[in-house]
Amino acid sequence: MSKLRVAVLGAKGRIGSEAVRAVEAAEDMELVAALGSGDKLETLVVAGAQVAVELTTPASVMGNLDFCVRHGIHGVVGTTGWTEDRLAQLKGWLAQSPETGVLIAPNFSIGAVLTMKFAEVAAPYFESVEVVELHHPNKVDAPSGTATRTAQLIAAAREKAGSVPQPDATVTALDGARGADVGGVPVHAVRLRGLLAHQEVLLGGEGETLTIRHDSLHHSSFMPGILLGVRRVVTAPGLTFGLEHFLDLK
Ligand SMILES: NC(=O)c1ccc[n+]([C@@H]2O[C@H](COP(=O)([O-])OP(=O)(O)OC[C@H]3O[C@@H](n4cnc5c(N)ncnc54)[C@H](O)[C@@H]3O)[C@@H](O)[C@H]2O)c1
Ligand SMILES: O=C(O)C1=N[C@H](C(=O)O)CCC1
Repeated sequence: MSKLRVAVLGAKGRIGSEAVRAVEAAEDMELVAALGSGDKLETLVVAGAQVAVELTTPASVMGNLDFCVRHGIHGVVGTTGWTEDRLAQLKGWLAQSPETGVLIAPNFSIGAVLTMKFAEVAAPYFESVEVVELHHPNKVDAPSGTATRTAQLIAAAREKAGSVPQPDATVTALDGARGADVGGVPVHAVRLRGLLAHQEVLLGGEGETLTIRHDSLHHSSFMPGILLGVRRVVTAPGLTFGLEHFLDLK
């Protein structure tokens, strides 16, 4: 069987360098390009890349995906910064290239995907829910893509269940003290040397609390999800948002 021809964009970065090693070690994949900032995207075409693993920055990801989709190169995207406008633009590009697939995974680690799922299930059963994400201080975006997605899933689950707004008597607060508001769910971002990627979902009801916590302790935690994404995206045209769809968790 022929090997999947894979490129990594952001190959010198924290997660990109780990992804380069993971693709090189995968028996069913061949690493055909490893691009860093300033490298020419045409290299992907010359190298015959079938899938580009996109692990760059919110400032670079759209240009890279525009190029990939126009050239029929599937995308496995871990880069953050996704807004409704950006998603709509990407869907427009994919509509022009109907055989191309792009997976955007706010988080590739199985524990984080399960955290999101568990939070979505639990949210309607508690009056209060807040998300705390904790990351290394070199992270350029806040809140994390994972926390934003978690809060969106919680908000949607609560709306579907007809939950009332959360209790909160705050009348005066310093800016930021109650976190960012994502669909009515407060999201708090901690940046701390020594950490990698961590998240707590705090749920509270009368006389009880439930805490769902996940810790990524090493970038290796994201690699099985990236490799799964590469294997599955080639037969999944259009946009897939969330690794859970390739884990049959939905
Ligand atoms: N989805 C997940 O599971 C997951 C896990 C970890 C990190 N991330 C995300 O991945 C992204 C990268 O994180 P990081 O910690 O590795 O950051 P990083 O700063 O260490 O790496 C980013 C790399 O991309 C390079 N780059 C920038 N523009 C480029 C371009 N146009 N072409 C090629 N390379 C380019 C930079 O030079 C840098 O080496 C962030 O958005 C982060 O949030 C996602
Ligand atoms: O280290 C990062 O940066 C991470 N980014 C993703 C996010 O913003 O959710 C995933 C976790 C690690």
